[in-house]
Amino acid sequence: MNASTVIGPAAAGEPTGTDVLRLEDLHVSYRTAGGAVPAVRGVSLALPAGGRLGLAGESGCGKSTLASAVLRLLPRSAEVGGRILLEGEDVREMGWGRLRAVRWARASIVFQGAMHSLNPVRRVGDQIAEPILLHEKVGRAEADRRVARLLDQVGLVAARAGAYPHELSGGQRQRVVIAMALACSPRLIVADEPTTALDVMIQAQILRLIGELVAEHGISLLMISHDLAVLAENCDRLAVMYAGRIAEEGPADQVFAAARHPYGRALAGAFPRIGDPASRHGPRGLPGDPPDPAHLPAGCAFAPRCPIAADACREAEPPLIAAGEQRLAACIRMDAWQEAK
Ligand SMILES: Nc1ncnc2c1ncn2[C@@H]1O[C@H](COP(=O)(O)OP(=O)(O)OP(=O)(O)O)[C@@H](O)[C@H]1O
Repeated sequence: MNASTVIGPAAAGEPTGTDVLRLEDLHVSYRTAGGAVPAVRGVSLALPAGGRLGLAGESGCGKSTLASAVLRLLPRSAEVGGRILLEGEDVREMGWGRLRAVRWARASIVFQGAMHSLNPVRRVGDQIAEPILLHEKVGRAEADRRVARLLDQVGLVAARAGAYPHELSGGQRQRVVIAMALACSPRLIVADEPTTALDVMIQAQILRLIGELVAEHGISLLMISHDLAVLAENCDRLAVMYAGRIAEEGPADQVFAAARHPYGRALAGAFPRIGDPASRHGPRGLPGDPPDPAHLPAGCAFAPRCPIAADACREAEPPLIAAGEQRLAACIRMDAWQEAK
């Protein structure tokens, strides 16, 4: 087995029958006038029933592309390879009718910036009711009762059903979007930077709300953020993505406290200071930006920013290999890391 093809519990040989989401060697490449942009390059992840998986990485690492691929929301210019299994069924092989039935009812997605997900000229209650009326054989009165219950679950009073999106605060709008995501009791919620547009206090409330609701309803969660600390608080496993690949994966507390990959360390804010502090930006102590996927460096894509890179790192891309109990990392220098600390 190629070490880059299967990670997560699947790599440890655990049964896969319970996985709500399973990505197998997912590739996504955008066709552009300037050539192919390989945004996701061979990602495999397994999310068991009730599991909460956090996916971290800086802007441009491919997180949103991966999230959109799960529900086939990518633009036409995207070419997809590999398998995307939702409760064992390959999303890529579904016809449009099947896909419509699956969206909301079995998997729903919460994007950043609720304004993009809500129709500005429709009352929010009607918008929450829509997936219920579409997917379930219930009448308007029952749908309205469900809307009131959902609003209550996300901390809004039932009377808010009559409001238009612009009459609500940013946090309230995001609560409405979460109510929509929950409306048909899906097995999976994908939350892509769900709180980016909100202020810090509200962010914490919304993330806690998502965490509580998925736990209460036994929903699996794929939560995406550039902030490893936020994910560590709300997820049980973490995957760190860099330049379209998984750099590291493992139990959330362990990855956050002691990442095995230097990029994971940097995202956790525990990177040693390197380079000129004045030129630092992005994760603490980490200069520069992720590479342009259309022009990846030879070898490990992280090598140009890595303080422990050796010549061998610039020769071949490191495979994702075992890095402790239930942990994987794609770094041939992970043992040297302890010395470099
Ligand atoms: N429609 C597109 N056409 C061409 N390239 C794209 C397209 N969408 C995304 N990309 C490129 O694919 C790469 C991954 O982008 P993606 O948005 O998935 O990353 P991300 O980690 O989610 O970042 P962000 O948090 O900024 O959304 C980036 O280099 C981006 O420029």
